[in-house]
Amino acid sequence: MKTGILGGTFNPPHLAHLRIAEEVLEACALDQVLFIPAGAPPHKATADDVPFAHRLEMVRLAIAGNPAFAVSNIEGLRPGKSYSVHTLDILRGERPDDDFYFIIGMDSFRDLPLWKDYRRLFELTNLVVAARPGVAVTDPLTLLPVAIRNEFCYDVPSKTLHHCGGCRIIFLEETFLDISSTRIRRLTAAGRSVRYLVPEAVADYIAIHSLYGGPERS
Ligand SMILES: Nc1ncnc2c1ncn2[C@@H]1O[C@H](COP(=O)(O)OP(=O)(O)OP(=O)(O)O)[C@@H](O)[C@H]1O
Ligand SMILES: O=C(O)c1ccc[n+]([C@@H]2O[C@H](COP(=O)([O-])O)[C@@H](O)[C@H]2O)c1
Repeated sequence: MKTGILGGTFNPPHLAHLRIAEEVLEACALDQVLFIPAGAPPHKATADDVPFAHRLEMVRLAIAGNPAFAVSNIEGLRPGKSYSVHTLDILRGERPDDDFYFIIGMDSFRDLPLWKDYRRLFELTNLVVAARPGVAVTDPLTLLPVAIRNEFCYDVPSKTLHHCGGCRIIFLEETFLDISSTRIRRLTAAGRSVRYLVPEAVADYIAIHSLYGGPERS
């Protein structure tokens, strides 16, 4: 089974998350994309505003109706920061025969060298890096620390970095959607509409629970 993994704070999930998952599913011929909300995001402070249970439920609502999408609460069950390397270790144990494709945006990829045990990620999974508006990259090799560049070869036609250990880092440039959770939180706080930026059920959930400083719903 070829399994995509889209981890995120999902505070809240939005249409770019869904579109990236759909494009990677198609481009890499995956069987499934597993959305994994971070229990305690390692590098984001804002998520404390909105507890894990709300973010998990919003992801559930966002992916409802797509049989190729599933959500996992694996990071909500674990105390401490939600390091991806730990999550992947657990998933590897549960699904020994799966090929993993860990999906991240270009902004996350740029920070990868700051992630816990990031070099182990290349032993545990392939990576798929989705282009993101405002985050330009010409040569992906230059985003890797100098010390590990010689472990990779870049194949320009397929936009893929091949690691000597076998994993691939695939760069996907399809639909650039300038949508972020930050923007949705800001719009909501200002009493503005977030329709057509998030699935309708997520917009309703935000309103019903008065998340992000939005107005109380009467
Ligand atoms: N518009 C987008 N284009 C490409 N990748 C994205 C986009 N939005 C989110 N991602 C990627 O999806 C993953 C999860 O994102 P996350 O839940 O943190 O949303 P976000 O919009 O980046 O949040 P925030 O605005 O709060 O920082 C990250 O790897 C991020 O890079
Ligand atoms: O493992 C780490 O050190 C690490 C550091 C930063 C982010 N991540 C993961 O990257 C994914 C996107 O994170 P974020 O903060 O952009 O929502 C999510 O699954 C995080 O758990 C992981």
